[in-house]
Amino acid sequence: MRLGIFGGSFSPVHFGHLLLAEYAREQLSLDEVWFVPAATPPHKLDQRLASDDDRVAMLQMAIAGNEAFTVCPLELERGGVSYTVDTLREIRTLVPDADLFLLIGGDSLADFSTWRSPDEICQMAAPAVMRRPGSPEPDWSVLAPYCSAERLASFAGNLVDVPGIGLSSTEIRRRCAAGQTIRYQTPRGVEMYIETKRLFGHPGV
Ligand SMILES: Nc1ncnc2c1ncn2[C@@H]1O[C@H](COP(=O)(O)OP(=O)(O)OP(=O)(O)O)[C@@H](O)[C@H]1O
Ligand SMILES: O=C(O)c1ccc[n+]([C@@H]2O[C@H](COP(=O)([O-])O)[C@@H](O)[C@H]2O)c1
Repeated sequence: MRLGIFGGSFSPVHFGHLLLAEYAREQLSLDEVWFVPAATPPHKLDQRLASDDDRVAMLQMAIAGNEAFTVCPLELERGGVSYTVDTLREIRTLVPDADLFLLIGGDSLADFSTWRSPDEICQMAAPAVMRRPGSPEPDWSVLAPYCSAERLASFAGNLVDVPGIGLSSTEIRRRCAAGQTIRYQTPRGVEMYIETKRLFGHPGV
């Protein structure tokens, strides 16, 4: 099985995430994509996220109907700071025969050297990178210190060609707090969930 692992805060999930995951599924011939909401993302220790239950509920709504997509609760169940290396170790135990692809945005690739155990991550999973508007063009050479030249070359085909999408969870949260529309930035069900539960300072309907 070819399995895509897509980690994030998903606070909230937006169409950028969904489009990226779908293009990655198609271009990398992935059998499944697991969305892995972080308990506490390592680089966002001071950021308040929506609750675990709310983020999972929004993700479930967003991926409904796509048989290849699943929400994986491993990091929420483990709790604490969500290091990707720990998650990949667990996934390797669960599905030892799967070829793992780690789906990350171009901004995440740029700071990959600050992640915990980047060498072990590169051994366990092949990074697959998606361009992000406003972020530098993905530069695979940041991975060079962590894997052999041969393995690095094998990642070159994993640049997912996806239309640039400027959406971000930060902007959705900012718009909610300002009482501005978030329509067409996230699936309608997620938008209504945010409104009904008054997440992110949304004034409600
Ligand atoms: N519009 C986008 N284009 C490319 N990659 C994206 C986009 N949005 C998110 N990603 C990638 O998806 C992964 C998970 O992102 P995350 O859940 O943190 O969303 P975010 O929109 O970046 O959130 P925030 O604005 O809170 O930082 C990261 O690897 C990030 O780079
Ligand atoms: O393992 C790490 O050191 C590490 C450092 C930064 C980010 N990550 C993971 O990358 C994913 C996206 O992170 P973020 O900060 O863009 O929400 C999420 O799954 C994080 O757990 C992981």
